[in-house]
Amino acid sequence: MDYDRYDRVRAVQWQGDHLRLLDQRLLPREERWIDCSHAAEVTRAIRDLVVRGAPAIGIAAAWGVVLAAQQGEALDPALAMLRAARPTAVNLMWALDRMKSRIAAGADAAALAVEAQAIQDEDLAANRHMGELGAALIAPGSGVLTHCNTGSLATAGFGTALGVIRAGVAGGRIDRVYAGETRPWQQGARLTMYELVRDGIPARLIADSAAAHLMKSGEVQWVIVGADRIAANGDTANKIGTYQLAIAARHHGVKFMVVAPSSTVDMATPDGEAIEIEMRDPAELLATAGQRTVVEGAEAWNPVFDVTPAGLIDAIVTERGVIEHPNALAMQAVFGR
Ligand SMILES: CSC[C@H]1O[C@H](OP(=O)(O)O)[C@H](O)[C@@H]1O
Repeated sequence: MDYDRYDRVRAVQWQGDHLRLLDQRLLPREERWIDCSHAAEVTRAIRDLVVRGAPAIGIAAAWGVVLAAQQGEALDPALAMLRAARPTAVNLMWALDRMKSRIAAGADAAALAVEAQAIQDEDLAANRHMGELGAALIAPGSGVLTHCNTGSLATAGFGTALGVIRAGVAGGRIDRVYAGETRPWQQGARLTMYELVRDGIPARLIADSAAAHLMKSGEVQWVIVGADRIAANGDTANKIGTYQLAIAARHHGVKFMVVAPSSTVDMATPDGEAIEIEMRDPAELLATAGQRTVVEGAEAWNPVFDVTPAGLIDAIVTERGVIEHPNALAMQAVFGR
C-alpha cells in the first residue's frame, strides 16, 4: 500500500539533542511544536496530553530517558518520574523497562538513543503489519465506527485501529468510516477527523451518543478501537466509552475489533479488574476549550478509560497475529506466561 499517500503526520520527532512534540491539545486549530530538552519536560508533556496515545507516550518516554542521560541526570529518578506520568497505558511502563534493561547493561546516552529509535521504528512496522491483518477480517463494502484517536498522532505512525481503517480503505474493503467525537477531550472530533481529512478519506463524525442508533441502521459492520492495556485474559482497557460501544455492538450483531501492538499486552495483569483507570481533572468535563459550560458549583466524575470484557471482543489484532474470541488460553498461546 502507498503509505506516503495515507500517513504523513509524525507527532514525536527526535532531533539529536531534543525531542520535538506536536502539541495535540491545540489541534486542529493550530500546529504548534514543543521542544523538550529534559526528562521533566517530557513527563509534563505526557501528563498534560501534549503527546497522548498509548504507543506514542511509550516512545516519548524512551526519548525522555535519552535526554536524562545526555544531560547527565540521575537515571533512576528520571525513570520513576516518567513512569508516574500516566497510569493506564502499559506501553509507557513497557518502554521504560526496555530502557532500564539497557541502562543495567551499561548503555550510554548514544546506546540509549539506539534503543529509543528501535522502539519507535518497531512500532511503525507493527502498525503497518496490523493494518494488513485487521483489514483482512473485513468484508468488502463494510462500514466501520472508531473511537478516540489511534492514528499517526497516537503512535510512531500509521496507527493501530486507524491503521486498519487506512489499510481497509486503501484495499477497497471499507466504504464508510464513522468516528465518535470522544467526549470530553474530543480525540475523535479533533484528532481522528484531522488525520482522515489530511488523508483524503471520507469520514463522518458522530456524537458519542449516536453510536447505538448508527449500529441499528446497518451502516457499520465493525467497531474498531485501539487499546491502552490488554490483560492476560483479553479484557481491554481503552478510552472511556469503548465498553458501551462493545455492548451496543453485540446487541446489534456488529463485530468488535481491538488493534494494539504487543507492547500494549500486559500478561502480568490477570484481568480488567486489576487495571488502574486514570482519573483526570473534572474541569475537563465542566469546560470546553477553557470556557466554563456547566453551572458553577456543579461537580463531575471523570474516569478516562474503561474496560471491555474479553467476551465482547471478536478479534484482538497485534503484530504477532489475530486472536479471535480472546480468552486467557488463547492469549497465553501467543504471548506466553
Ligand atoms: C493507539 S492509542 C491507544 C489509546 O490512547 C488513547 O488515550 P489518550 O488519548 O487518553 O492517551 C485512547 O484510549 C486510544 O485508544
